[in-house]
Amino acid sequence: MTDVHTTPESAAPTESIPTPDSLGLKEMREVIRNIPGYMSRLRDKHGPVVRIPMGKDEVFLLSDFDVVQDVIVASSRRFDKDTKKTGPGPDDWSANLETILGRNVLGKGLVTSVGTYHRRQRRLIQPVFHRKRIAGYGSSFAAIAEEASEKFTDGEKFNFHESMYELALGMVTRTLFDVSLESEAAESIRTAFPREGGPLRWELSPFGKILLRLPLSANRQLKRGLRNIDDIVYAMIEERRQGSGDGADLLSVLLTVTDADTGEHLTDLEVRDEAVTLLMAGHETSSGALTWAYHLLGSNPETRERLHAEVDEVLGDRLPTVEDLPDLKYTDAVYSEALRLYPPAWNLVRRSLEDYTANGYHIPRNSVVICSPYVLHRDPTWWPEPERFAPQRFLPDSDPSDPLAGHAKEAGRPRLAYLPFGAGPRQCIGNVFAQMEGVMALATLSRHWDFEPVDKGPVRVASDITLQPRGGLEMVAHRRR
Ligand code: HEM
Repeated sequence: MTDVHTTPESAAPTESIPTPDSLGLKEMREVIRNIPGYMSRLRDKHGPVVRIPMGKDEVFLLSDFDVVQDVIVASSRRFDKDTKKTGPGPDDWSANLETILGRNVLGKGLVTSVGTYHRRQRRLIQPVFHRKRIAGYGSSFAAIAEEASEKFTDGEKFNFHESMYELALGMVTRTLFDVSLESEAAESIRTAFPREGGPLRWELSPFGKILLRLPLSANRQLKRGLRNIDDIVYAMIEERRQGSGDGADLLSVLLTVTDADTGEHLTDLEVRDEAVTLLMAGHETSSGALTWAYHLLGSNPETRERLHAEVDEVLGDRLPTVEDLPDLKYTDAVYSEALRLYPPAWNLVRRSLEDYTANGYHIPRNSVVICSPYVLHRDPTWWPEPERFAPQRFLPDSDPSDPLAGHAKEAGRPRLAYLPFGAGPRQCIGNVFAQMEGVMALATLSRHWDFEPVDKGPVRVASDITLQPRGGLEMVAHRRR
């Protein structure tokens, strides 16, 4: 029974929280191969609150849905994203995360700002992501997926993850800046950030601070890349301010945002930070989601056939439009189920600003708490056969004889049993964008192509910031029609 309301006085001491034994060599190897899987096993073995020894920080994995709901939504003001405790505090107007992402890349954009500043920016920017506006980008989503589709060669082995990275980057550069993948802007983004490893990841490692100070080529690449991105974004802001463009891209819309209380617009620096944030938040997650979706489809031929049948029936010989989305129910379910099994933003990490009680245990102030969509999405209480890829979970009217059919939509489930986009005040602002582009990309690519995984074994997982297949994912493209 969840006990989120226990007063701190009556809570069991932190020392009594189940804690895993220190890792042997075998477990260490397992952890390195798949950290999310290890965390899931910690929940299975130790229950909904696990204390994870991690350097000098107190770190807790919280996996009770009501507690998660409380941390992420109801009591979100008692928690903060500034897990390194480096920022000036949650109510400091100028607060942002003192990480390399916060300091050097995203600035005070939505992902890395905190406290009152974040709340104001979120309030101003939320309307930019209105469903109607995002629906206006539907034809771009389909056209870009079609461009990607034209690049595959029948029978050819290729790095599928790389293709999805390009596709997702294309979607976000087109909608944000109205430029193509061949543009200087896209090239700068492509080359600014070393993909696996590199400065943005080092920070998460114990030697990160040292590595970041060394005169390494990856550090120089990041510095140069950021300078290029800044030049390009500021030039585009200036162009928009001069009135060029049709005003439909997200950058133009950001420039029109007005604070109803003060009449103020966002400054160039604020627009820069939000634009770079959307660029970054919007392509790595989506490319991971599509890659995992096709990885799962690759070993589930029946699901693939059903997806192809729906796409053929709904679309025939044309590209999808936003109006097709209500009919692409199975495609939508495939994407949703891929996001369940491999949620790209696999950890929601917070710092407790005050003492807290979770399931009757005392969590001290300044602890790091992790609510992991990856772990929660595999809770067998709410996800029967959790490891099975079964899109029908999201289809209430599919097959009455199938116990998995529609269960994800049944009444009475915890609200956060499914949270690939997070929840509460920090919920993904791009959730509608992401679901729409994902379903349209799946439908468009699957019109012509079937993808066969080269390696049928388990995929190694890279899980530092987002969940990605480590080293990419090789597939062979087979033309369907
Ligand atoms: C499948 C794709 C995506 C997934 C799974 C995803 C997931 C998430 C999650 C879980 C969060 C909350 C993190 C937290 O609470 O700590 C988040 C935040 C955010 N996402 Fe996404 N995202 C996706 C795509 C996008 C896209 C396409 C955009 C923009 C175009 C975007 C922009 C953002 C921004 C700006 C935030 C920060 C919101 C805030 O704190 O106010 N995301 N995303």
